[in-house]
Amino acid sequence: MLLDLDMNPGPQTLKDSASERIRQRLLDAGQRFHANDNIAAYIRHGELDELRHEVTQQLQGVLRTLVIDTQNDHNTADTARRVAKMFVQEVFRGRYEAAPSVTTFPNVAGLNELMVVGPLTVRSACSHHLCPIMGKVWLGVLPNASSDLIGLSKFARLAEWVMNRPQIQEEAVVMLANELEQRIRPDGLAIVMEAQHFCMHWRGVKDDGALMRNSVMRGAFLNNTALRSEFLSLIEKRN
Ligand SMILES: Nc1nc2c(ncn2[C@@H]2O[C@H](COP(=O)(O)OP(=O)(O)OP(=O)(O)O)[C@@H](O)[C@H]2O)c(=O)[nH]1
Repeated sequence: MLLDLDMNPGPQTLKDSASERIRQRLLDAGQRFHANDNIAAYIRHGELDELRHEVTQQLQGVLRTLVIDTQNDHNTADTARRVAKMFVQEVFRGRYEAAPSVTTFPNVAGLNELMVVGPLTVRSACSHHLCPIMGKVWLGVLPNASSDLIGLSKFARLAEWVMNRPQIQEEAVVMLANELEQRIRPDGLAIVMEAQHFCMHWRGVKDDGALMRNSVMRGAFLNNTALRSEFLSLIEKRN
């Protein structure tokens, strides 16, 4: 479906739109679709392109409402299309794409020692102002003999998939922990995230120095203080 960028969508157009079809499928399935939920399973072939066109059209309306002359301003003539592409295919793609495939390997050596991965560079956006969140993530995994092991790069791929959604940092680390726990089934899992929130730097209180640091501790990291301290001291040394 091609949409006319200069027209606001009428009710008929909206009703038939890809976004409405996808929304209806989610509602029919009783599935939550918050900003940080992945909805890939409800999107059919070709609908992502339709969605991008729709978002372009709506952004064109926002620019018009901001009284920007996109017809004569060469700098903003193509902005709606660029921002729509950035949202759907880049910075929020973790909502629309299926999870990266993660090969798991049996823990044949029965590894049961602490493994630390990081810092992984992560980029997200806050769901309140859609401003960037730029940060680092450290992961601690305590496997047991029946855990699965995953390739090192898959920690970064899973983190990117989870972070590429609008959200708050507290929920982002929990979601990442769930994804890792499901695949590895370790005795313990720890995540620390430290990030800058541009909604605090660029606007609002304009506090350039503030960072947010939060963590998730699961399993052995909750009840074994020596393990938790070992993890925290290992990542502290790398700061
Ligand atoms: N807890 C939490 N808050 C966040 C995160 N990202 C952004 N925020 C905050 O979300 C809040 C949104 O609050 P509101 O008071 O509704 O928005 P606002 O009036 O624009 O807030 P100001 O930023 O103070 O101007 C702000 O305080 C942001 O700093 C996050 O990851 N976690």
